[in-house]
Amino acid sequence: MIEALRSLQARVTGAAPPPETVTDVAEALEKLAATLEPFTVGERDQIAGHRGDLPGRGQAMSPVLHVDEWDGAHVLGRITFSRFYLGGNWAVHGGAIPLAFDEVLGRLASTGRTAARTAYLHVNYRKITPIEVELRVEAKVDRVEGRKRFLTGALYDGEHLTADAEGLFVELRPGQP
Ligand SMILES: CCCCCCCCCCCCCC(=O)SCCNC(=O)CCNC(=O)[C@H](O)C(C)(C)COP(=O)(O)OP(=O)(O)OC[C@H]1O[C@@H](n2cnc3c(N)ncnc32)[C@H](O)[C@@H]1OP(=O)(O)O
Repeated sequence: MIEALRSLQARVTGAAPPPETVTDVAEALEKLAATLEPFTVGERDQIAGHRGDLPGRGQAMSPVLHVDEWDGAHVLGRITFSRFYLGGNWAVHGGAIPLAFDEVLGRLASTGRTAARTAYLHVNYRKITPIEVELRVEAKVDRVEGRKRFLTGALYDGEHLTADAEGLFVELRPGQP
């Protein structure tokens, strides 16, 4: 279902169909939304974002990360931004890149440790990040100071660094929302 939704996001973004097709698609989508409505559940029970066994955790908001290496200290993986993430001139939208970094660094910050939350995320845009190209993502835990975990990440198109990020993730205290 989530994979089909991802595909739909990319198709909708890239299409300029005739008006009758727009009407047909809108009706079909409204019907699908109505089909799911009776199955609305609380956050804990929803599928989206909770499928750690699937690339992308089964949510369609951020681009799928395909993991090559993952431990408590570092991540190596691949990310492809579909056309859904287009900003302009075939470049990834500037807001989608922090999304991807927050997903990777945020999960790494809590790997093998208690949960942490993003306090800040600083992103440098070094070059255009292309749409529909498999990119390499690298991330690591730089240092831990008490509750503070400092992580860095980088995104590469081949040999070219397109963006890098530095984030602070603060360990949550027991009971902290
Ligand atoms: C796979 C299936 C399972 C599901 C998995 C889900 C995975 C999800 C994956 C994706 C997940 C993605 C993750 C997400 O997207 S998390 C969502 C986005 N983030 C938030 O909403 C965070 C909102 N903010 C807060 O909750 C609090 O402010 C936090 C918890 C961050 C800290 O408030 P708290 O009251 O707890 O702590 P403190 O204020 O005593 O500060 C403690 C220390 O930190 C230092 N400090 C704090 N802020 C900053 C700052 N901005 N710059 C520099 N320093 C800062 C501060 O000076 C102090 O240092 P020191 O004086 O001790 O030296």
